[in-house]
Amino acid sequence: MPAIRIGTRGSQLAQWQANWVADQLRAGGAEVEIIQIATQGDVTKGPLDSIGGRGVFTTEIQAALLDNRIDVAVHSLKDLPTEAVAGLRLTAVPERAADGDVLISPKASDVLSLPNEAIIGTGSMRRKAQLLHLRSDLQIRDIRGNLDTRLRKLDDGHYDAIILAEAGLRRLEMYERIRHVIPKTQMLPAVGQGALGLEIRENDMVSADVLAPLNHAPSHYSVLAERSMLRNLRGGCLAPVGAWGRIDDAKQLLFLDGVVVSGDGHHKITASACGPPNRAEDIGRQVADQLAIQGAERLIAFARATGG
Ligand SMILES: NCc1[nH]cc(CCC(=O)O)c1CC(=O)O
Repeated sequence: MPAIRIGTRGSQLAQWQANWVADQLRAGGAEVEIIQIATQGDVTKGPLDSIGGRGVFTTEIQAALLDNRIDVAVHSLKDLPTEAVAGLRLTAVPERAADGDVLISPKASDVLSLPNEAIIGTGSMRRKAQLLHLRSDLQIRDIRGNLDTRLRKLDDGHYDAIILAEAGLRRLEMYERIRHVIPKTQMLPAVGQGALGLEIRENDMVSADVLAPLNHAPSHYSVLAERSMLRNLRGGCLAPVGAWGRIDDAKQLLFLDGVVVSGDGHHKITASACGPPNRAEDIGRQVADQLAIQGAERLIAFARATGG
């Protein structure tokens, strides 16, 4: 059997993720090769919104998959647009370990005890809006770059705190930097946050079989619900939208919470639904419908038009 070619971005986190998948497959006896692919999101500077947003980290990798230059794309699901791409299939989602956001700050141990008018580094509209909803005094400033760069900018004193995904810090063994895991009552994560998505060509049964053991059904159903919610809201990954899907093992039910916040934090709407895990897409649509009734689309359109 020829080696399975895994395609990944070149960032430290992306490479860790690709290596993790490769190790799992090799442990199962497969031969694996890793191929690095530069994406628009890696080469362009400036806020993500200004370079087109949607799919900046994933489009080139999906093109490589369609061109048969790679067999498996390892994505951070948070960066993967929710619209289906003809010819491709999200075939497996490994177990999601950490799905939340964390506060990293030398000044405070949680959001509410940050100093008045503290300067917070984040480029995410979702994080910005939820922070401002909690604390309208906070001064949100853009920050870009990989994890190392962001942590260095914090250490250099450019910010009083930054917000990052817990998953990335854990993978790169930088968890000693985590000051506080922000509770879900204060901040809902991005759709797909903390989960990997393994994408293949739709008709590639060989890769589908090889990847099947890496799938974790509860994580897969949870992210399907989150992605269905976002797709039905037509939000896109840059909208001020948060979601949290998870499975209650004892009840065998999938729970999904969703939130949409205006860019300035003034307006916040929430919705929830639950049901059997195999109805994940319906549950996502129900939450999207409830959010839409409360005016979600207006908040999203406004945030997009004004940048906040
Ligand atoms: N867009 C950046 C991005 N994409 C995935 C992660 C972290 C890991 C994950 O959520 O899977 C990050 C960094 C961050 O938000 O702190």
